[in-house]
Amino acid sequence: MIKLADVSYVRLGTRDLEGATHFATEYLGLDVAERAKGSVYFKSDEREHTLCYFEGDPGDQVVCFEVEEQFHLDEAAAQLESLGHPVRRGTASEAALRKVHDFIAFRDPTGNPIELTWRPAYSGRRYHGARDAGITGFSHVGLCSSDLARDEAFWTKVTNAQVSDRIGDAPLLRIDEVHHTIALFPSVKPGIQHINHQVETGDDIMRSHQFLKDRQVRMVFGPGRHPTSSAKFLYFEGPDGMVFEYSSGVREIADELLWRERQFMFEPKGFCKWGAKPNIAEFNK
Ligand SMILES: O=C/C=C/C(C(=O)O)=C(/O)C(=O)O
Ligand SMILES: [Fe+2]
Repeated sequence: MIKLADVSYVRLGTRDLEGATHFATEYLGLDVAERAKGSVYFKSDEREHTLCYFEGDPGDQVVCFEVEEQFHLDEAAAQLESLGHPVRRGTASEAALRKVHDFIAFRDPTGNPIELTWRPAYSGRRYHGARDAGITGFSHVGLCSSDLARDEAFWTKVTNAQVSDRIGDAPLLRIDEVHHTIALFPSVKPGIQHINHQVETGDDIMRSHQFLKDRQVRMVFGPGRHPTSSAKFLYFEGPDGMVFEYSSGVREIADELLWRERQFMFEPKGFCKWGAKPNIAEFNK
């Protein structure tokens, strides 16, 4: 079994690196960690980077998870290959570009590009945000799934992910005490469905709602409150149609033995207990 220790970073291709950088700093509230040739790295917490925009195809979207030991990469590669998922070992220069010691790359059954990394860089420089969005860190991703049952089986049988709750057949998966680090949503194509940053308080959600609305950022869901994780949330659209979420107050599952996954309806009340309606294709199937 592949033990995912944390979600590490996302890498997003874009044809407009300057525009994406402007969004990530001035609107989303991240810090520029580094500008390199053809890419910009962003910080949202104590890690060296948690988002990288690079010049390329906006369909090129990668999510990376950290493993604890280097031999976990070898074990994961062998297991994935045996299950029919071709695995590529990252080269030293690719690892340097990702600010990690070592990594492997493969695709999940939907075709989402996934990386597993060992020793991603942390930073001595404190994250403070280009604007005061109240961000406390990069926390989870929604992934597109062309077959929810198959992909739930992949993540829960091949990795340590466990179902915390389901909305319809869409599972919210935890890899530690945080309610979910991966969420799968129905889609006909692969890709990252949304990128979540935690913020400190519900006030941060409301402040950002006003701030982003004033700047004509497209709101796609919320402000609202998830019945699943009980987090207050706001979803809005960033460059290349990527959906970003702020949420605050995500549930922690401290005692696994006492937790039973719950079933929510795949309709607006399963997504928000305040009555907000999602304007997000994958939440409306
Ligand atoms: O509305 C669906 C999403 C639920 C949650 C949650 O419970 O916090 C998410 O953040 C998510 O699935 O990404
Ligand atoms: Fe989310």
